[in-house]
Amino acid sequence: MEGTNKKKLVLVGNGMAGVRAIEHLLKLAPEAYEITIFGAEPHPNYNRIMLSSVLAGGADLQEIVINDWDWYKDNNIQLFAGHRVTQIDSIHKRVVSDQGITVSYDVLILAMGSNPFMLPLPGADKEGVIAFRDIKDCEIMMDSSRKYKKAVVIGGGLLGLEAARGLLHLGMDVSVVHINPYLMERQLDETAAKMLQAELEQQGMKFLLAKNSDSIVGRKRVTALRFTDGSKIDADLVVMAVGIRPNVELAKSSGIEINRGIVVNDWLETSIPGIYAIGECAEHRGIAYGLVAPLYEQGAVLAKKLGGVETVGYAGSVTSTKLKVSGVDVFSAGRYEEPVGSRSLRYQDEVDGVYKKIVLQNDKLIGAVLFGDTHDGAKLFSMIKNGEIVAGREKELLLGGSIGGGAAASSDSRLKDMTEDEIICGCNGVSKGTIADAVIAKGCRSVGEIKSCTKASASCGGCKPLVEGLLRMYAGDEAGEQVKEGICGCTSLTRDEIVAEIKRMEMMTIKEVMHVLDWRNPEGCAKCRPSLNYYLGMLWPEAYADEKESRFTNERYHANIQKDGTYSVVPRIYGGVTSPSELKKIAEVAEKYDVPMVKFTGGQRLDLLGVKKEDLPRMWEELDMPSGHAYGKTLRTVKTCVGSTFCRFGTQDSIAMGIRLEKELERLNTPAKVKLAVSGCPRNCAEATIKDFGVVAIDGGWELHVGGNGGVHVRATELLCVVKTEDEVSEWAGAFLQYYRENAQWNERTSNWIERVGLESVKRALEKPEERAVLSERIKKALSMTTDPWKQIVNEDSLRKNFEPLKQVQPIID
Ligand SMILES: Cc1cc2nc3c(=O)[nH]c(=O)nc-3n(C[C@H](O)[C@H](O)[C@H](O)COP(=O)(O)OP(=O)(O)OC[C@H]3O[C@@H](n4cnc5c(N)ncnc54)[C@H](O)[C@@H]3O)c2cc1C
Ligand SMILES: NC(=O)c1ccc[n+]([C@@H]2O[C@H](COP(=O)([O-])OP(=O)(O)OC[C@H]3O[C@@H](n4cnc5c(N)ncnc54)[C@H](O)[C@@H]3O)[C@@H](O)[C@H]2O)c1
Ligand code: SF4
Ligand code: FES
Repeated sequence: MEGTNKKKLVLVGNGMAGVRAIEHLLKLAPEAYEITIFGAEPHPNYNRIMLSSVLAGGADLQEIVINDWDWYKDNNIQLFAGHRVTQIDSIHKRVVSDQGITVSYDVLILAMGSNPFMLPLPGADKEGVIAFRDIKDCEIMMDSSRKYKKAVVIGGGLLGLEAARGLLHLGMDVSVVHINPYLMERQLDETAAKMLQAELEQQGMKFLLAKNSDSIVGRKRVTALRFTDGSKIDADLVVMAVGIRPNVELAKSSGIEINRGIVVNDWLETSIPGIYAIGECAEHRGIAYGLVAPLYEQGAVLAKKLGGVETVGYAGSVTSTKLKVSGVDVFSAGRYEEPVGSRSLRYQDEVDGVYKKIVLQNDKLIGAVLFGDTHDGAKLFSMIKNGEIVAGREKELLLGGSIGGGAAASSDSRLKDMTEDEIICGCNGVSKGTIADAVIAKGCRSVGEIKSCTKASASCGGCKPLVEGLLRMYAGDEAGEQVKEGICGCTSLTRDEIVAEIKRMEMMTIKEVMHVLDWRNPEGCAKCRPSLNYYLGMLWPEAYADEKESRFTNERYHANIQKDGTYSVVPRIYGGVTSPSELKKIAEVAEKYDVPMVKFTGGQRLDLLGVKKEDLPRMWEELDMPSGHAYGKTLRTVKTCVGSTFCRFGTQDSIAMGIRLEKELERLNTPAKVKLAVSGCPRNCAEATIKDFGVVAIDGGWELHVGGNGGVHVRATELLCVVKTEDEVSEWAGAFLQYYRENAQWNERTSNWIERVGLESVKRALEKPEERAVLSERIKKALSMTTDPWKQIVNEDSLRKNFEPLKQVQPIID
């Protein structure tokens, strides 16, 4: 390299932002600079984001290297790995490393990242107290998990929760200590945070909220963490994840202007000419970013500036985050916290664990929080970034692209309008052009193939919908079949393939299915665990033991959890018909347990709202009524009208028919909730034509309607058939529901299922009496195995224990 006219460029910091800028520069001006890189870590440049995946068993250390040793050689870059730069002499334009190496520069880039903030607690220097920032920390955690049991993570932000998930995977008993009353308050509102906490608790994580750490207990090594309220928790390992601080010491000691970070202008120039700063150590317009997407944007601008390519300056970034914890979908972007002058819209489905909030100001989308269904995250984020006017489309944005297809179409047209170098995958810095190349030139035909080829969607997965959109755009019809994905990120198998394999190999447990079918994540996630639990129970009603841990909170506690953490009790009232003595009993129990509200439900039942978890078993015992199953994926209610006994228009006894159906079908496990109704004449007062199975009396018989839905996506039923007798109604109802049980995907309502498979296919399957008889036999067998869950809990001490309040913090003994 000696003797060339190249300018000398030195990069301090061999991390994500700095090396990314160099990669760009090499493309724009490959011959312009003689490049030297100093990196304090003894590794080539690696993807720090993926450390969470390494810890959680989703990747190994080799896989996360972005540029291996050869890349530096191939690009004539002199790398000093394991060298920390300790001095910048800006007068003579040279830097000095801690190992005595001096290198002069014409252009200097500072990209030293951040330091994890370590709480200055007494005892914080003990063995076993670490941060989570680099490969070394990751290795210490993996090593500790082999020797020790109890891990405590301080900080319930993104990093803390990802660390905690990884430690759980490593078999440790993990408690997260958070200073705030709810998790991830920098990204989520309280509702989303509570849902997140419930899901993580289900995975085995424990939480100590609103707790202030006081000191680290132990001799040489940590043995406990003590709090300011005097309590303490045992710990063999303490991981601090309480935020980061830009690494500014070197700049400060060299006379470069710093504030929180190294102050830079729109061209990433510091206060000293020829010295630039990018990444987490830089502060631009008052912001020091802590996510890679903005740092990559900075890198692109700096590379153009240094490569002599005309560019507008860096104007700052809107950021979005996605928690990388398998089985939990959480997304947050922009101003989620509703600033003054904004308004927000929310949607919550407690049964399916979905929560969505969008924040609007001046007809523009400025923030979003998604929990449980983050599919629209990338689309909403792009609208926030582009400042699009969204007036009139609020409902569509909140409820998702499926409504009317408008959002999906506009998202596809947005993809078309993007330039080739726009970043699609922020985590891995993959541009639209790179994905186009993977599909067109390299022949990738599925998101999985694009992931292997480009790394797009390999980290947080937030860009997956955009990658799918581009695949559709570039591969057209050819992508159709291949775009088809597995039931969740843990497998590439579809529902039908999984069910067929379970049958063929007679698999009997969730673990076995995951193992035999090569699940990517051996513990599964919140999507596949309950699906497998359902499919196994549906296929082997007699042999399969329901796995309670694979059900959602509501189904585990047999009551609906409410916004404030209390529960609701809905006893079964067949056909909505009750009696004075039953009403008295309900009133007495409601009074005795101070139930704050008693309400009639839309399905004609009585709902006792605001019940404490620990009171549930005693209330069920005293009510001595069956569970109304108002919480599960099962038969909810059979709504009835007055019918021919009292109503002058009635042609049939709708009440008797409704009660019969409810008694025959109660407790049935179904792919999604199922609602029935019976009306005594075509006036249809029981609204049977928006139910999953609706029965409407006509002169001399009954019309049977299917596939209705009165919820978010209202859908009227379609007529299945007309029958004459009550026995026939019962037979068709059983056969229809069993066919639905055996063919729908888990969590698919009858309305969506019928729309997917078509009414004609259902009619064909049920038209022959012998086929209906076989289905009826199977549903009877499934029903014969069910028991009333409330009675079971009331009678079994071991089950009752689950309702006692949790005791997590040990009181101080010394
Ligand atoms: C576990 C984990 C998970 C994360 N997940 C996500 C995620 O999902 N999404 C996301 O957007 N962001 C995530 N982040 C944040 C992201 O990794 C950082 O924003 C990003 O790495 C910052 O890049 P950087 O180049 O500024 O700093 P770094 O990648 O930290 O690189 C700085 C490098 O400079 C070196 N250095 C420091 N001082 C000197 C010196 N004086 N001389 C020589 N070398 C020096 C450091 O050792 C380091 O290697 C995560 C971070 C962690 C720790
Ligand atoms: N998925 C992702 O995007 C991802 C994952 C990991 C890390 N990161 C990034 O890495 C950086 C570091 O993450 P982080 O989670 O440490 O930072 P953070 O600042 O986002 O969160 C720190 C959390 O610790 C809590 N905290 C502060 N003091 C505490 C105390 N004394 N006791 C208990 N809790 C306390 C805070 O309330 C806050 O919620 C951030 O920039 C983050 O964005 C991103
Ligand atoms: S549906 Fe007909 S029978 Fe039933 S209450 Fe209404 S009018 Fe009477
Ligand atoms: S944006 Fe995180 S993986 Fe693509």
